[in-house]
Amino acid sequence: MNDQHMNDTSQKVQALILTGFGINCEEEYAAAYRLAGAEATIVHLNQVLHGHVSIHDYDILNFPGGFSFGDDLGSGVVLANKLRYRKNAEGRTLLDDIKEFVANGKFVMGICNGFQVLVKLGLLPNLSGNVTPEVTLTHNASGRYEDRWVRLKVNPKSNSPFLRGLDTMEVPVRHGEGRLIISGTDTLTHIEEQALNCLSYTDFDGSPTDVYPHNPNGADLNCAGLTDTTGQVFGLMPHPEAFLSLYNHPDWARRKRLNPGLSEEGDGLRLFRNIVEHVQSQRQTAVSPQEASQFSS
Ligand SMILES: NC(=O)CC[C@H](N)C(=O)O
Repeated sequence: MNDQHMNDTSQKVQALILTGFGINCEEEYAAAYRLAGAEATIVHLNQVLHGHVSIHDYDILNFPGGFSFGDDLGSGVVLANKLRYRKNAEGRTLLDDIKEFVANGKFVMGICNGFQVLVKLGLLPNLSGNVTPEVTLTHNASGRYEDRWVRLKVNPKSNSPFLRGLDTMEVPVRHGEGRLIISGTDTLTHIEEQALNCLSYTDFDGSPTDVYPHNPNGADLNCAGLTDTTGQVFGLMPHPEAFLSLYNHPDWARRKRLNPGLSEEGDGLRLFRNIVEHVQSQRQTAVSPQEASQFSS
């Protein structure tokens, strides 16, 4: 696939979803993109590392949830190191490619274990631009694996197209190491100033909270998700791909009875629709090489 192909507005938005090594949420992730109108391709990470698949043929690169490398050395650490240090035949790492991918204006998303990978790699929050780890995700304050539904509030100041127009959502979490730790007041201040803490855990009234179990892990800033400064890289601990249909929600029957007109779409789907529509609109406004040459002549 070449650039001309990627600018073709009739071509579906292409989402690449990585799997392998203990990742286990790739099918739901693909379902989310397909429901949002994109084409989703699930590929084993080795296919990319060995050069059989190029991330540059896609619009959105996705790291799903799961237990990559059995969470050995800390969730996401081994996979992040593989991306940073494993070199291909040309001496390039996948991180080199991802940096180029982002510099080309494309999008990266990580859910749960995928978010942990992006944080351990330093792609989030990446305040310095040097892709070195600045914050971490570690064991939940409860000391337990947390498997429950949570409520989230979107930071209205976030610049990320993933979150545009969204305010609150309900989604499940299922993780052991979701507690975001931001050490250093400078880092914390910069994250808050630039609204990179794009999602907060809230109570039933929608107020951000550190109270368990509304906040399932004790994260600093009650933070459930981060973006980088461009808004193109986005990760979150909860699983929006697990709430694509109203019928995924444990309380759907009562809610539907009380409100028969209730949408049958799950809250999580809105996030995928957002990014797919954003890429489509970017293509529509992109100037084709032919148009550009007309302007310059
Ligand atoms: N669902 C997940 O992706 C879990 C992530 C990681 N294995 C943890 O337990 O924290």
